[in-house]
Amino acid sequence: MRRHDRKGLLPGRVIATTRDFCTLLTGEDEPVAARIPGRLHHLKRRVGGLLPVVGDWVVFKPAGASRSAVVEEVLPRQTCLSRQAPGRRGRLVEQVIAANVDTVFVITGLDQDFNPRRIERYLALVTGSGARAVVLLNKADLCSDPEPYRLQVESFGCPVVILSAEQGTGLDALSPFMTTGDTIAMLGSSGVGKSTLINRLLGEERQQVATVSESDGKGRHTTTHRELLRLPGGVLLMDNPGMRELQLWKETASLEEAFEDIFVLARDCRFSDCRHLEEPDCSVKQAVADGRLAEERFQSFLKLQQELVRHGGH
Ligand SMILES: Nc1nc2c(ncn2[C@@H]2O[C@H](COP(=O)(O)OP(=O)(O)OP(=O)(O)O)[C@@H](O)[C@H]2O)c(=O)[nH]1
Ligand SMILES: [Zn+2]
Repeated sequence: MRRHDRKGLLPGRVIATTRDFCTLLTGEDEPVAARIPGRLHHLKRRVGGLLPVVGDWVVFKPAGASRSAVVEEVLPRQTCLSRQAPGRRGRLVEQVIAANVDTVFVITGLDQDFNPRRIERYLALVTGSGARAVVLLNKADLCSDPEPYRLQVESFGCPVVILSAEQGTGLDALSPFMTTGDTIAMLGSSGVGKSTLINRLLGEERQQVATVSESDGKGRHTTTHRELLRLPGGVLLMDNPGMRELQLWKETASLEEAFEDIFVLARDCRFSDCRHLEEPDCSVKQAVADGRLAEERFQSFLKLQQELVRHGGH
């Protein structure tokens, strides 16, 4: 931060954004509203520069007597969750929806919502972003024997926590994944219990978090929905509408991580570029035939592989 110190700049963390303003957490008690200058929009268009998204660290010039604070620069991202969104001429473009998330809770319900294929897709997305994934099996109160579900998800190679957000049971098992200073986010389809869990985690503070009123430095006040919430214990929780619409973005590495077992088997295929379709001596298909690899898992791998090809991955 030395270089920035000299110019009188300060660091801040983005907790909400609009097109022209972002709300920053700084060392101070009150969040700061900082303007996103046209220069950054220009750099984004011309050379793919960074525009602030929730979770970004930025340096900004503090407000002066007659002007608001201004974002100077977005700092490089440690992790980056993105989705595909329709861009100009119907092309899909990458849209970053959250930066610097350390851990993503992939939530699913132990009721009719349970869908291992969907969990795999979420896991592929999270590992591709650079964040760590933990699967939360919620609504344990509705399931007489959650253990088989746990085993199935653990076989995907990620930690699993069984809990009931509504009843408040099993939440202690989350603490190893919520270290002070961490930023966590939640992914999961509608109705799995994300809001219920967020309220649980917020505990007493939940009343205060809905909206905040902030000054933009010119005496105007804007009400922003804060998308990065401070939990008791110094953990930041991202509650971002975009998170709810995430789709898989091309990310070959993530496929490899999400289906490590298949990539290990594929080393014994006769062809190094085997797609495990019609090729002879395919050890992946052999494993399916022998029952060493679940047919369903193989199918979901193929489906994901196809999507990546369609979206321009390799
Ligand atoms: N039985 C049971 N119900 C739960 C549990 N957690 C949440 N629910 C219920 O599931 C429903 C959906 O919960 P929400 O927290 O609103 O789910 P959400 O994931 O935030 O849903 P969206 O806002 O649509 O994305 C509510 O009726 C909750 O009361 C749980 O642990 N057990
Ligand atoms: Zn093969």
